[in-house]
Amino acid sequence: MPSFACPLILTQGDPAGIGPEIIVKAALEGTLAAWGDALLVAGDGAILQRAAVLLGVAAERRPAANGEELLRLGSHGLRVRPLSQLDPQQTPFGQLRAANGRAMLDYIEWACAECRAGRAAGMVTAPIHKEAIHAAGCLFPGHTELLAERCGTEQVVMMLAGSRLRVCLVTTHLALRAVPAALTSAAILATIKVTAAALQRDFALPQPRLAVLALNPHAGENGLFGDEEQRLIVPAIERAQAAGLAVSGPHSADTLFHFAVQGRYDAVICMYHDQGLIPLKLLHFDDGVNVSLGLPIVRTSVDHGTAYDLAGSGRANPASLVAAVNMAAQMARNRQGRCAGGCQHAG
Ligand SMILES: NC(=O)C1=CN([C@@H]2O[C@H](COP(=O)(O)OP(=O)(O)OC[C@H]3O[C@@H](n4cnc5c(N)ncnc54)[C@H](O)[C@@H]3O)[C@@H](O)[C@H]2O)C=CC1
Ligand SMILES: NCC(=O)COP(=O)(O)O
Repeated sequence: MPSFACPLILTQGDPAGIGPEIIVKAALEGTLAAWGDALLVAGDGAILQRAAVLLGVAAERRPAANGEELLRLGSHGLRVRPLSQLDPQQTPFGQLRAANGRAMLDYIEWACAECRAGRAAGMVTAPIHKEAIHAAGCLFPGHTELLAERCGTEQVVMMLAGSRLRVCLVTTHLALRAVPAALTSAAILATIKVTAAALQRDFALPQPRLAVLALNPHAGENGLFGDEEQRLIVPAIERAQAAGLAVSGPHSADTLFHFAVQGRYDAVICMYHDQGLIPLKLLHFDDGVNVSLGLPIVRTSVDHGTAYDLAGSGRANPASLVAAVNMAAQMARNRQGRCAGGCQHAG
C-alpha cells in the first residue's frame, strides 16, 4: 500500500475522450482506489460521474474539504479537485471542442503548479486531444513542451517505457520531412545526457547502457544513403563517451530493437517519433508509459491518445494508466524520498 504525505495528481484529460472512463475503471478495479487519499484527480465531477454511470455504477458526488469532491463509486471512492464545470449534455463523446481544450489545459496547469510548489509528489496525465488544446489557444504541441516551459526546463526528453523496452526521442511532434533539418549534434548529445541522468536519478540505474539509432537505412552505409550519421550522430556519441557515458551507435534501426528487447540496452535513443513508438507500441500498447525526463517534477502519462472512436463505449483499457501511476510513484520514491516541498514519500 502506498504511503505519501502529499498526493499524486491524476489529470483527467479530454472530457470527450476515454480519460474519464479509464480513471473510473481503474478505480473500480481497485487499482486506483487502493491509493486512497494519496491520489487526487484534477478534473470534472460531472464528467467523471457520467463515465461511472456508463460503466453501470451508481456514482455519488459529495462535497469534501478544501473545495474538493468525493466521487463515491460503490465501495470505492475518488478524491476530485473540480477544475471545470462542464455540462455532460453539451460535451458529446468523440467530438473536438475548444471548451474541452480549455478544461484539459486547466487540469494540467493546476497539477503542474501543485507539483512545483511541493504540494504534490508528481502528476500522471490522461490523454489530451492536441487539436482541442490548439483550438483553446495553446501553442504547445502537447504536455511535454508545456510542462518544460512552465518548469523553466530547457531540455526535456520524451521517453516511452515498458518492461521490455524504453525509447527516448530526439525529435517529437513534427512532420517527417522536417526531421533531418531538426537533428543537430547538440540535440542528440543533450538527449543522451538527459536520458542518462534521469535513468540514474529516477530509475535507479547507476550506469545506464544507451543505444543510439541511425537515421538512415543501414546507418547510412558510409554516406551512400545520407550523411547524418557521420556528420551529426557520431560526434554526439563520441562526446557522450568522452563524458563517461555508456553509449554506442549509430545502430541500424531495423536490427537494434531485436537486441534491445533481449536486455542489452537500458534505453534506445531514437531520431524521430515513429522510429521509437512503432516498436514500443507493438510490444507495450496496453501497458506502455510516457515519461517526461529532465523535469524538476515527476510526470508520467498513458502511452495512448483520446481514442474518440472508443469514447463512450465502455471498452477502453485502463492498463496504461495504472502503469503510469505506478511508475510515477516509483520515480517519486527514487528522488530521495522527497518532493520539492520537502514532504517525505515512504512506502
Ligand atoms: N498522452 C497524450 O495525451 C496523448 C495524446 N494523443 C492524442 O490523442 C489524439 C488521438 O490520437 P490517435 O493517433 O487517434 O491515437 P489513439 O491512441 O487515441 O487511438 C489509436 C487506436 O488505439 C485505440 N486505443 C487507444 N487507447 C486505447 C485504450 N486505452 N484501450 C483500447 N483501445 C485504445 C483507439 O481506439 C484507436 O483505434 C490525438 O490528438 C493525439 O495527439 C496521442 C497520444 C498520447
Ligand atoms: N505520442 C506521444 C504523445 O503524443 C504524447 O505527447 P505529450 O502530450 O505527452 O507531450
